Order: sequence, then C-alpha cells, then structure tokens
Amino acid sequence: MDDHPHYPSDKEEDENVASSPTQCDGPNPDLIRSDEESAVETDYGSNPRSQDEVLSNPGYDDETPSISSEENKSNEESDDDFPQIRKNQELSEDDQAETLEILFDLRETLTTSKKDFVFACGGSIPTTTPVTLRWDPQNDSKLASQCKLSFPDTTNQEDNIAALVNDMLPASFGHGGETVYDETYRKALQLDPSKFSTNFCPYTTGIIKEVTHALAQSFRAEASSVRAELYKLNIYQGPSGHFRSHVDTPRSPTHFGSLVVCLPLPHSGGALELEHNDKTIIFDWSNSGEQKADEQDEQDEQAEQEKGEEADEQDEQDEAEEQGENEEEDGQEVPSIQWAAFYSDCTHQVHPVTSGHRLTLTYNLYAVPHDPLSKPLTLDLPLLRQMKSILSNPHFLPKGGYLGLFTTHAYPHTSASFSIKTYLKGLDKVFWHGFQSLGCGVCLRPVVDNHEPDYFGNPRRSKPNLGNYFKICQIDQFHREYDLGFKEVHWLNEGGKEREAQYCYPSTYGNEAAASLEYSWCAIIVGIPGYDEELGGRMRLEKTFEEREKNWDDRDCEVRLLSEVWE
Ligand SMILES: O=C(O)CCC(=O)C(=O)O
Ligand SMILES: [Fe+2]
Repeated sequence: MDDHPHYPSDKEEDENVASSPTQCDGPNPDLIRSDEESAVETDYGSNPRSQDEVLSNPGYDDETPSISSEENKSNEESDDDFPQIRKNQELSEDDQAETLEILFDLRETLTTSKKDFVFACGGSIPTTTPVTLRWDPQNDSKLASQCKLSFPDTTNQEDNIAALVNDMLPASFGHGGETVYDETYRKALQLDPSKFSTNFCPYTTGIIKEVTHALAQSFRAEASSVRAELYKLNIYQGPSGHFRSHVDTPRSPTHFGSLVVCLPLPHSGGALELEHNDKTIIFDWSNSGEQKADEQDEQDEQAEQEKGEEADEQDEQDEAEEQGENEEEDGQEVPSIQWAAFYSDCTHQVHPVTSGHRLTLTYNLYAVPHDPLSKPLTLDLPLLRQMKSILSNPHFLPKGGYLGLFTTHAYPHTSASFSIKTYLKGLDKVFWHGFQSLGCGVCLRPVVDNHEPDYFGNPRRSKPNLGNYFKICQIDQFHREYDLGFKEVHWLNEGGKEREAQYCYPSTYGNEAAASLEYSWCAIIVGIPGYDEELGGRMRLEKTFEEREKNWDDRDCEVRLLSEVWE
C-alpha cells in the first residue's frame, strides 16, 4: 500500500479550489460510440470469504435528502454541494420531492447491493490426475529427469526443486513505466512460458468455467467467455519471498483479471491478500508451516470443546465425507492444487513465505466478447426491478436528466482503444447494462482529476472532472482537455477511493511494465429520457437532450417509448 500515492482528501483541498479549467468540445469519443456490441456481464454471487461491507458511505452530510438551495445555485460549477442530489429548477415541487425520494432510494440500493459483487474467487483441485512441470535447464548437461516435477509423485522432489530454483531468474515488476528488480518490493523467482511447459490446464480442470461464472458472467444468453494466457512460473521461497501491494499491469483493454495456480509444494506463509473497496479476501495456501499447523490444532481443539458432548453426528459424518474427497483409497491424502482469480485492478500482495517453496503458475485473463445477436436475459435483481419502476414513474425527472455513478473498478485502456463494455465488472456492469437494456442512454467518461498544482503553480479543482475521451498522456496535458459536458448529474455515490485514484493509476504495477496502457477510474452517466404524459411513457433520448450531450452507447437509443423495449 505504501507504494500508492497519497491524494489529499477533499477537506485538505476544498480551501484551495482553483478556477474552472477550460472547457473543450473535444472529438466525440469513439470509445463511447463504438459499434461493438456490449457484452453484458454480471457477477452477483457472494463470495463466502468476503469480509465487511463494500460501498463506502456516499458521504452525504445529513440523512435527509437535501436540495441545493437557490443561493447555492450555479451548482454545476460549485464544488461545495458535490455530490449532493441536485435541484432541478424547472420541476414542480411535487415532482422534485418524488424525484429526490427515488434518487435516495436508488442510492441506498446501490450501497447495499454493492456487497453482493465479488472481485475474487478461488478453489482447490485434488491432483488425482497427475500434473507434470518441465523446464529448460540453464546447464545443458542436466538430464530431462532432473528438470521435471510431478504431482502428487514426490520422487527426487527436493533435488529437482533445488535445480528449478537454480534455473529461474529474479522476478521483476513494473514501476513508473519501467521494469525493475527490487527485493524489498518483490522477492521471487520467475520463468517465462517459453522456458517451461506443463500439462496443467485451467480449462479442463473447470477453473475457467468457475471464473467465467464468478467474474465474467453475462447478462445475455450467450455468456462472454474468458481466455486464459499462461504468463509466468513463479517461486516465492522461504524465509522471505514476497510481493508487496500492487495492482497487476494491464496487458490490453480486454485484460480484466489474473489467475494464480499454486502447485502443491510444502511451504508456510505466503498468503495472497486481496483488497477492494475496504473489503479483504485472503487465500492462504500454506500447507506445511508449523505455525499454521499449531494454529489449526488450537482451532480444532476449541471447536471440539464448543461442540461439547452433544456433537451433532451429522456434522461429523459430513466432515468425514469432505475429507474423503481428497483421499485416495489407501487413506492417503492427495495434495491439492489451489487457485485464485481476481480482477487485476484490485490491490493485492503476497505475504512473506517463511519456509519452503510457494510454486505458482500465473495467467492473464482476457474477456472474449459475446455473440452480438444474443438476447438479453431477464434478471430478477432487486436493483433492476427498481430501475424499471423508477422509469415508469412520471414524477421522476419528468423532463429527463442525468444519473452518475463513479465506477467501483478501474479499467485499462490505450489512447486508441477501450472496450470497457465487453467486461464491465461487478456493480458497474449491472448499472450500465440495466439502464441500457431499459432504453436509457449510457456512456462512460474517464474521471480526470489532479491534485498537483498546475503549470502555473495554482492548485487544481478538488472535485473530479469528467474527461471527454480516453487518452494516455500526462495528467497535466489531459487536464486542459476535459469537458464537463453533462451539467446536472445526480451523483449516486461519492466514489470514495475511486475518486482519488484518477486517470493515471499508481505507477507501481505487478510484473513488467506495459507500454501505453493505463487504468482509469470512470463515471457511468445515464441519460434518463423525459416523460411524456400524453404518450404515457418516456421519450426518445434526442428529444430530451441537447445535441452535444447525445454521445450515448449505440444500443436502444432510438426507441420512441422506453416501455417498448421492456416486453
Ligand atoms: O502469487 C500470487 O498469489 C500473486 C502473484 C502476483 O500478484 C503477480 O504475479 O502479479
Ligand atoms: Fe499481482
């Protein structure tokens, strides 16, 4: 975590609000108008190992919906009321009251449903089918049998591990656009896939199916699929192998996740800890550490005591059956391969390995777009039901308006290519595809902010600005090109951390640096069409919004009445 830059809080900055930056009618972002169909994915299962609530408190000052006061007008430009729900001056009092109530309800649903979205999943696979790993020796005189590890077979294991360690190279990581070696940051060994091979397959073992379900499930009938590309073989060895907090280097705009597969070698320590939006998930695969064994014994003893004499027979039976799954017929336990997959923009670290060898295969996970002709699925999510009911209400933003959500994940892009719609994550994708499938306009803007003084030494605006298009450049350069565009956005979350990590994500990435790719935090803007009393429904988007604010994603924007797309 130390490696992530500290951004001053709003309070630190509020006193120093700078003048409004120049507006710019930049080119219409092809990123937003891309013809590519959106792959609609959702992950709304809950991860059993997740802890705590996720969504940061939206941070409103008081509980009651507060409308920006008249005096506080010019609220489009004012930082003070951000991100309060804005007053729409043209609405009747009744419509205004109802709109506010609906917005607050929606914000609450978003807050509570955020905890249902997973950012990591994992599991274990018994090595009932033997797994073999072979590698190129640095020294040609070695025999093939000395450059091979097999699981669960342990013949020559110790000698061959020593040989493997010898044949590997120190592992690098990306920092500030460069590939560096620094053992205080990452102490590990690595081998490129060109130097080793294995018969382990994340597809046949069912891992990719599970990852697709948990992290890339589609909103549509044809699920978008996941392509796993073998990236490295790594060893973190005792007593101090580790990898401090980082996010993984984005490899392409469709690169959404990382998969780590841990082969069954004895080691202790080395837990993988993932963190996202104040939620922590730990995958601890140590299997031979004395400390862990002791701790486990203690826990078992305690659990036994708690169970007392009236221990439930069924429980014991279940436990026995569970153990049996990993046992061979002779009662010997079969070592298991452990794995974890996660969105690669989530901060993670490998804690120090205190003894033994933590041997892993790592894969980059890419989203493969779904069949564009597939039909949307009807999902029975409370959030979607609420979206639909909001749009049916004639008192909710009767003249149309904008809703804004700061994305809960960061997304990689190049200057020329951005395919966020193929792999939106978690709540972001439900929000996007939910409103889009109900006929609203949706578009995505990079959140551009800069807490550094500008060229002339003046402090920047303290509030996030929406960029008009995705581009890789110096923040300073980009900052002058942003375009506020949407004036009266009703923000549904404050964004918390998302607002701080801006256009350029922390410069420390995992692995090697990748050229011309950056993560960006974004905002999803939803255009809610106006309600036509006579027609009894919501109007076309172009009847509601100005020309320059029509940069919606391509689907479903031409309908006359939104209800027509609901059937
Ligand atoms: O080995 C692990 O669990 C994670 C490694 C990692 O974060 C990486 O290679 O980027
Ligand atoms: Fe990583």
